[in-house]
Amino acid sequence: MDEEIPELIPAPELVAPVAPSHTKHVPLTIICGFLGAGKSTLLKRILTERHGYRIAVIMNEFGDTADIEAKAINVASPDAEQSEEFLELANGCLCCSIKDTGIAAIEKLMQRKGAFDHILLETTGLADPGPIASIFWQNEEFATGLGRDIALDGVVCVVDAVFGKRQMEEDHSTDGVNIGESLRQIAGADVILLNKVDLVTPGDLNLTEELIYQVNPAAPVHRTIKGDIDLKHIMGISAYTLPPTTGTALKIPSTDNQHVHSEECDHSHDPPTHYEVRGISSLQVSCPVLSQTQFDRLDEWIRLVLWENRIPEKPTELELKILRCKGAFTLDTGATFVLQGVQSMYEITQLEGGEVMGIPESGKIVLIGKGLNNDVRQSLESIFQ
Ligand SMILES: Nc1nc2c(ncn2[C@@H]2O[C@H](COP(=O)(O)OP(=O)(O)OP(=O)(O)O)[C@@H](O)[C@H]2O)c(=O)[nH]1
Repeated sequence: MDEEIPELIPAPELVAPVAPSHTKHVPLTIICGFLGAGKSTLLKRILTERHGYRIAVIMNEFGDTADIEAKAINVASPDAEQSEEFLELANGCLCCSIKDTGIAAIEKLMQRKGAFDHILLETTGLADPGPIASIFWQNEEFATGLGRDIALDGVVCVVDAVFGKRQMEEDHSTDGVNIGESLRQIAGADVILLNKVDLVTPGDLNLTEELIYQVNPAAPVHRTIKGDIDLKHIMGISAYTLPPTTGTALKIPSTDNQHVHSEECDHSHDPPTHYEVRGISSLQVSCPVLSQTQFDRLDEWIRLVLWENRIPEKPTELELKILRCKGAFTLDTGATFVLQGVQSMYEITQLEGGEVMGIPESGKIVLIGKGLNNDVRQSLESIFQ
């Protein structure tokens, strides 16, 4: 029998700490961003860099939101097979485009091409990441390709440093109801890459960063050129399981156009707690250690706000729409909980003992969306009094 001796292949040097390998989950990161902001550039970099991970990159064939929402999520279309294109790369990554959307198609990809350490999913420049994120978040328990679940790791938004500010300013609702896509993308992001920083002045960069921060104070902003970013900032971030990292306390863009505050600053700055940019706003509320009754009221409050678009004090529906919520809070029993929400879906999960390190004793709730006015703040704060 013709038996070939297998060649020894040197083990790749691991340079990028990605998601912990002990988990059975294959983390999935959604990459969204404005048209031409640099999503493909970022992905091409990942596909050609020597990072030692098998990453499946699914590029740009995911249609717009309406298309995705209309699909039966767990049923691949019969002609999906013919419409797949693969490109296996030297660094072990796989680039593919699949015309079908949703979990079934990605599972099939995993079954046919082997399991991956991570999946990156590029959306089109006009996509709202919220519904896509909820699809993957919602289906986590059901997606079991190769006995490994797909777990939503986070949403990364690439913002164009040249046109981003103008786009955000223009992209406000024309009818007073809808929220522009660029703002939705920023609101729904867990990490933001402010890309093409080589093309603008530091002053302009600060202004754009400030606007981003006003829309989403909970997402760290990394400035990049051609998507050059350490993968640990965008992969393995567990944005849907860990408490919010909130750039808030650490990084507050200034209004003087010259200076970006950071943890290195030797002066103090109180984090602002409410912003409004063109109909979209964020609200941050500190919460003390909660009693069980307050916890129950908070849960009820979140349900009312997310599902009925109103607060307990107002019987009728308000112009209230939550795109993203996050939070961490502690009960007087010592148990710590994390709140994660995308659009109308949310979950409150208890953190295990080992994970509670670094969480402040009194927690914080961050809501991002539309109609988050002072009434909403007071309503939420009244639970904690
Ligand atoms: N100078 C400069 N050019 C960049 C940078 N990043 C990307 N580009 C260029 O910007 C153009 C658009 O980049 P893409 O990566 O195709 O953008 P995209 O977000 O994938 O575009 P769509 O898929 O059309 O939404 C390309 O010509 C890139 O080479 C950067 O940091 N600096």
